[in-house]
Amino acid sequence: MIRLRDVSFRYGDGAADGGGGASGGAALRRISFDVPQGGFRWLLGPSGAGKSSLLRLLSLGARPTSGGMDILGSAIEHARRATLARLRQRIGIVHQDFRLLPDLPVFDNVALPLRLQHRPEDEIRDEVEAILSWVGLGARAASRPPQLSGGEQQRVAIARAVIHRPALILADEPTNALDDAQASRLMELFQDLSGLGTTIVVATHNDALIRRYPAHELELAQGRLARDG
Ligand SMILES: Nc1ncnc2c1ncn2[C@@H]1O[C@H](COP(=O)(O)OP(=O)(O)OP(=O)(O)O)[C@@H](O)[C@H]1O
Repeated sequence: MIRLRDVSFRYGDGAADGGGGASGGAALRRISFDVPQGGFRWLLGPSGAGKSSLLRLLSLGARPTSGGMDILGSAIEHARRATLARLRQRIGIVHQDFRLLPDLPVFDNVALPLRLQHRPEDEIRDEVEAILSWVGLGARAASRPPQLSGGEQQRVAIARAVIHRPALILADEPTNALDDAQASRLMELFQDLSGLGTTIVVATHNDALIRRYPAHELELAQGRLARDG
């Protein structure tokens, strides 16, 4: 479950990490919306509208500058670091730029969320082999990310985001390096997971995909929520 009330965010303020110093305007302005558990939302808006910034807040990569935010039932403005760390383990993220660890084989990149949960290695091996085979990369487990194409890297990032069956999946342009068939398979996976109770927010510019898979839309314009429906 996600609940935002009057959330604003400005880079370079307080707890915001990765900020670009004291920048001008707020990246997000007084955003309020709810997503129920198992809800699916497209996150839309032109470049610079604030989609990645909103995903950064939802993924607990930064705290709002002001406003209230509940993620998976926890009030983030009051949460301790240990609570945030525990919540992060229940979130799967597909970053726009993949953020794979270049020196680790594909297998270990995908295994990471399970290792953080201290799952037994034989279980990890079975789970990683299954998900790599599902994304069509069963033969690339020993490769390192820089040896893969952009689309292959994106599929590794998707595998890593879903392998631990997170309660919340956040994906920033998860189909931009995929072909149409792969993008459709991903959407079918998201629909199945949403049906099983996973909350999912997907930022995209892929109009064809949105038309093919119509769903509730959150649209940002210049940092404000312009549409919720
Ligand atoms: N690390 C940063 N430091 C300072 N300002 C930033 C940073 N990242 C983004 N911004 C600013 O925040 C605003 C929103 O950017 P954001 O990346 O969230 O938009 P977006 O909708 O995801 O765009 P795109 O579709 O191009 O990815 C922009 O004005 C941008 O310049």
